[in-house]
Amino acid sequence: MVKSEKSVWEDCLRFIKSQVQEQSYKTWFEPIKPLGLNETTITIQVPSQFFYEYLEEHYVHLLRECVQNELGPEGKLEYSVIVDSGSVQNQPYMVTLPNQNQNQNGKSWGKEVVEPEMVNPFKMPSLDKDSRYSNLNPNYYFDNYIEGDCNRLARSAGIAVAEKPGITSFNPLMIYGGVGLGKTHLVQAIGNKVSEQRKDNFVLYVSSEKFTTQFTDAIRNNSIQSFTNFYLQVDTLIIDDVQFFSGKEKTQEMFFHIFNHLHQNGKQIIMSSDRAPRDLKGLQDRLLSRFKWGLTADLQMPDFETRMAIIMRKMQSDGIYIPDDVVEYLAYSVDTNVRELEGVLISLIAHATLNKTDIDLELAKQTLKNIVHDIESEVGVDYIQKTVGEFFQISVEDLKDKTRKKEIVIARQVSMYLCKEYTNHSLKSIGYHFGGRDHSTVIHAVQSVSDMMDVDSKFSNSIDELKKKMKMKLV
Ligand SMILES: Nc1ncnc2c1ncn2[C@@H]1O[C@H](COP(=O)(O)OP(=O)(O)OP(=O)(O)O)[C@@H](O)[C@H]1O
Repeated sequence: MVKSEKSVWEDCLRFIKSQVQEQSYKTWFEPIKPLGLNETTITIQVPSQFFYEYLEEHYVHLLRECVQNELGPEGKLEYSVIVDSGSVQNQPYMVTLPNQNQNQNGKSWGKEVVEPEMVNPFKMPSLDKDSRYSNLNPNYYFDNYIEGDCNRLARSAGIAVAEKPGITSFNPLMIYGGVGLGKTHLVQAIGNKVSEQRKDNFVLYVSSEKFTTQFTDAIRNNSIQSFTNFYLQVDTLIIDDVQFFSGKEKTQEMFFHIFNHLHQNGKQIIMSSDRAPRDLKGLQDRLLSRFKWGLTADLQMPDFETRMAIIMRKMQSDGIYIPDDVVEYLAYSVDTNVRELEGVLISLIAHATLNKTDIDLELAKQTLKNIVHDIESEVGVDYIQKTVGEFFQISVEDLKDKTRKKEIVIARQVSMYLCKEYTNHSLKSIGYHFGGRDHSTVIHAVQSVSDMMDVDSKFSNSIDELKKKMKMKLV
């Protein structure tokens, strides 16, 4: 007798229930709905992207086991993710769970389930349109790439390039910036927009690491010709993390060749790097000079308002509500990079979901305490305020208060100065920890302390003593 998706899923649930704790079962498996069954593939609906990612991260083996118990060794699972209506992705999001470990590229849109990993670019027997794959992640697009001063130039150049690939003077377009600041997101958003608007434009996203491996494999397999042919067909080439080419002479030569050919033929090249071209060591000058032909734009850490907007956008797309004071607290506290900000958010939601509690300021503080390095073991704002308070015999409350008494103002300025020296907090975040003062007050405090140290040796000795305490805490 042919089983329905409902009965297959019920059997899966029975197995899952015997393997996981009751609470996890209720949280992560009860909300799932079976949608359809097609020979060896069962489709289930999950409430959000976050939910899907959580299942994939924590229960992929269990899911595979139960699906294969039910549907045989070929058994597969497809997710349909409910996407928020605010995004451009208004169709169900289908993801295939392959039979081996989950790979990021197994994701695709709508019913057309593509498994890019199955296309081996060096064997490339046929290079017709059907064998083209882009490696683009559909989750990266412009609408969910929040604009701020930190990325305005790069973002607008990206949009211009995406609208007219190969035609603007931004060719190549080189995006650089520190870890987790959104380089991959931006370059992939460009690729997705080009693909969306020009179906016949062959867009290819590849990391420099993957390009290098493909190239060395091609040498080993005697298939350089197909490797080159493949790349020469690309219309929009996106190469991520070009700093990885550093010191790899042969790979650079190959890339130089491909770059020239594509550029001469009016094809678009987009690159990203973790540093500015002038700081890229171990790259041939001729390659570096080409990187500078078009436009180079940097990404900075988003400011407070942009971080707030990023958090809110992320919450909106996960269908999760977080109170304003928590959003504000997170945006103030995590000012290292966007990936870290997202990591804190995910932990926070996971804590709340698993413990079945609401997300509030207290939970956010607890979660952050476990993650953000600046607390307790290292010098953090709390430690500085406590140490300076004891030194000047002033309470921490006074340091945060509005009091304009001279000795308190000085102690407050010293604390701000030390926060600037010893923590990763931005000026805005430092001001926030001192009763919500703005960044110009912090700049003024830092300047006043430096000036006073120049003219008052007693004051300067006090600061040195405080600095010693900070250093002792750091070792
Ligand atoms: N302006 C932004 N708006 C929304 N999300 C962002 C923004 N900037 C970064 N992100 C998110 O932050 C995360 C890290 O970004 P991404 O992976 O693109 O960084 P990266 O600079 O390529 O990092 P790495 O140097 O490690 O390769 C991603 O999930 C991305 O979507």
